[in-house]
Amino acid sequence: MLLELKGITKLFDKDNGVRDFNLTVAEGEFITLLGPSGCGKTTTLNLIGGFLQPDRGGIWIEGRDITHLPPEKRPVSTVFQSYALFPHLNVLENVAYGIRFYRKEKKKQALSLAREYINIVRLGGYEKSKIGNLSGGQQQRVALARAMATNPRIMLLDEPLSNLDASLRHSLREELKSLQRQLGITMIFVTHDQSEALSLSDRIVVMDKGYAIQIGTPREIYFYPISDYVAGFIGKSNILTRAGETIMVRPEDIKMAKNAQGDYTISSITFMGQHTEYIISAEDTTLEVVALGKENSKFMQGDRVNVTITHQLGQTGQGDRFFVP
Ligand SMILES: Nc1ncnc2c1ncn2[C@@H]1O[C@H](COP(=O)(O)OP(=O)(O)OP(=O)(O)O)[C@@H](O)[C@H]1O
Repeated sequence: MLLELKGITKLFDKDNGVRDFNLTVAEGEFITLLGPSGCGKTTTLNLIGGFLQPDRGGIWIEGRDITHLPPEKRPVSTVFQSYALFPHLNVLENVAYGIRFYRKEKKKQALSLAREYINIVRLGGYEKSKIGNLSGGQQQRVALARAMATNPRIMLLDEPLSNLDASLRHSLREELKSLQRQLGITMIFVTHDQSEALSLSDRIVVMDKGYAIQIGTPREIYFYPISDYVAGFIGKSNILTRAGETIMVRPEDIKMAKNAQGDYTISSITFMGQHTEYIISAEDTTLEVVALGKENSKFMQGDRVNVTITHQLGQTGQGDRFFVP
């Protein structure tokens, strides 16, 4: 195992921090820490990076206990949301700095390696550019190159895309994933954006109030959420009662059929092109339904429908694998 976190606890006060956190990461994995603001994602990353010391528990990299090593002695590099580049150095100097500092390379070799990494992040031609003259996306690519160039065993990325506009964010997300695959770098990525987590990760750690609530592949987390918190945080879900049981159902797992005596009435329709979103209501229930394609966009407001459920997530309040209270 490349990285092991065992029973890590770091509390700032009785409510805030990270509690009894366990995670093992294999070489080349892309792991995402996902959760709302304040759930402990950055704290976890800072514990791995060595910027914080745990109150309890330990951290191992390739079997070596690194719990008490300072950040610069750990084979780990971090990319921050704010880029954290040196404004007085140009692109080439920024990337070469990390190589000289961490890999102890001579200047000439550092510059030559830096050029390679600048090409990898597709900034060839910008070597002499001042940091302040680059766009946000370009600056973040410099930060990625600088972190990768130190040849870390693990890269930590703290919301690296969140300062970018939506389309840039999307394209840099694709680039990041392809770089990670191409170079086989192990990455631990922090986000509160579920689509980023689902599309990038080999495994996702869903966090809440300092706890790792569920660790699994994107498909496991989406189709088999362990609690209603997870089901509600990733994707949307409806809660309804059927035959006396409370169940949770994704909007895309409800199929509608027109029926003049149907139980539900369509109360709102949002056409999104690829899919259509419906709100349907019965006496005591309101459901969100998502339907794909042209055939499924034919319903009208006020139509009466019956519904069929094709997949349900689990039962609430049962205390079993699903929906631990
Ligand atoms: N140095 C500190 N001193 C006191 N409290 C802290 C400190 N650092 C973090 N906290 C608190 O610990 C909790 C977890 O913080 P953390 O930054 O890990 O959350 P996060 O999930 O990364 O949130 P965000 O998405 O907002 O960055 C928060 O409530 C935060 O206010």
